[in-house]
This record gives sequence, structure tokens and C-alpha cells, in this order.
Amino acid sequence: MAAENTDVIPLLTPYKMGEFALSHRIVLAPLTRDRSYNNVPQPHAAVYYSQRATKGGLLITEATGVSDTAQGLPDTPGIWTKEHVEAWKPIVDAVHQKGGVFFVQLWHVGRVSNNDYQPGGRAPLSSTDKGLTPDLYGLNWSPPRQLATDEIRGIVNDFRLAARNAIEAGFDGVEIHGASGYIIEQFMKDQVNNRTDKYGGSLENRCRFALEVAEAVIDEIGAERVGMRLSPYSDINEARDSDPDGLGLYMANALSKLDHTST
Ligand SMILES: Cc1cc2nc3c(=O)[nH]c(=O)nc-3n(C[C@H](O)[C@H](O)[C@H](O)COP(=O)(O)O)c2cc1C
Repeated sequence: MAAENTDVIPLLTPYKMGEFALSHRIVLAPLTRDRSYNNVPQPHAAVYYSQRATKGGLLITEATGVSDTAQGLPDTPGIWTKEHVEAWKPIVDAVHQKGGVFFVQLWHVGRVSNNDYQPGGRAPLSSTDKGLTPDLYGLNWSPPRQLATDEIRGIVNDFRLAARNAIEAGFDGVEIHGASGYIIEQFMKDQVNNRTDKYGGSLENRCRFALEVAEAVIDEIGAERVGMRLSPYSDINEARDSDPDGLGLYMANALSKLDHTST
């Protein structure tokens, strides 16, 4: 029997992620922390993230709101105002000083929210007007308002502007949060999306919003700086699909094609 090679620990071997030469494969997963008071990232985040940074290691920030309608929890960070961008800069610098590669996760919660977190106390926005089960996870959710077809481009544009801000703040790239039952999944998954326009019904229609977001962000900052998190098999936040294999494959193929559209 051949002796096992114990010299190489695969997690500690380099990985070429597009143009980023990572020196190992251990990534900081996005982790919501609720410590960005009034949606402004705080100086202590520079300590938190730089403690987790290594030379050539990839870090992804906690989910970060793309607009004032994107929030569903208290004190999660944003990246839609100048103040947010300025607050992120020293945090990004601290990670870069340690040699880390730093992506910000771009987030819109859609219906996973409450009027208290929405501008003017209005209803959360979603693909649907079907709400979450009122006391799901012991929290208080408000009924959402279904976006009109011509409002959807405004949310797509929020992701684009957030990506622009991310680059201004110094981030190396962005991860679009397309997982865990938030707005992108509220469009993608057939047990949530009950639209009858071009954003609902067929698989292609349900994925249209996700792909428009990806295209806009790629157009803004280049494909090599953009990823999307997907969770077709998850039913967190009551977002379930009857054919997760089909959904996951469709999205993976469609996103791969977008990889080559940017210059
Ligand atoms: C407290 C907490 C906060 C989280 N916040 C986010 C988040 O902001 N964005 C995200 O995509 N996933 C988030 N997750 C999911 C984690 O990134 C990760 O997928 C999960 O902890 C499972 O880890 P595993 O895949 O290593 O088992 C969160 C998980 C926890 C426990």
C-alpha cells in the first residue's frame, strides 16, 4: 500500500480565482454581525476583519445593504451613501495591509423585513405580496409589497451603484447575495414567485432578475470582480424551489456565459 502523502495540506495550497492569486483556500464566509450602527460600518470592524486577514487569503464581508429598502435587521452595514463608502475605506485598508483579498457581499433582503426597517415605515419590497409566516424564527415580519414590473430596474440599479461604491471604497470585488431566501431568491424560486409578468412563471423568467443584477454589476466593475452566492437546495426564509437541480444548473450555466461579456 502506498504511503499517504502527508506533506501537502490541500486547503493550504494556492488557488487562482480569476485574476486573484490566492495563497490558500480558506475563505472567511460572510457573517452578519449587527454592529454597524445606523447602517454605518464602525472603526472596530477594521480590527475584526484584519484579525481574520492573511496574505493572499480571501475574505467576504457580512451582508451589506445596497439601498435604504434593503434592510431587515438592525445595524447591518450599507454601501449606498458617501458616508458608508468613507466608513468602509479604513476597514478595507486594514485588510489590504495584511495582504488579504476583500470582497463585499451585496444584499437586499426583500420581504425578510419589517416596516420598522423600511424608509417611511413602508412595506418591504419583494417579487410577491405573499409574506413570511408572521412569527417565523420568533421575529416579526411585515407583509411585503409586490414590485411593479417597471420598478424592478430601480433595484437592479441599486446593485450597480453599490458595486461602483464598493470599488470606490477599495474592495477587490463583490459577492452578490443570491442565497438564503433574500430578494434574489424571492424571484428565482417557484414556491415564492407568483408573478405573471416577464419576471415570473418559467425558470428563465424567474432567473431574469438575478441575471439582470449580475449583468449590471459586471458591466460596472468587470466580471473578474463579481461572484454570486446561490443556495438552490435551501429553504431558509421560506424560499423553496420544486426543482433545485434545474435551478442551480440553469444559474451556473447562465452566470458562466456572463463571465466573458465584460472587457
Ligand atoms: C451569525 C451568522 C451570520 C451569517 N451571515 C451571513 C451573511 O451575512 N451572508 C451570507 O451569505 N451567509 C451568512 N451566514 C451563513 C454563513 O456564511 C455560512 O454559510 C453558515 O454559517 C454555514 O457554514 P458552513 O457552510 O461552513 O457550514 C451567516 C451565518 C451565521 C451563523
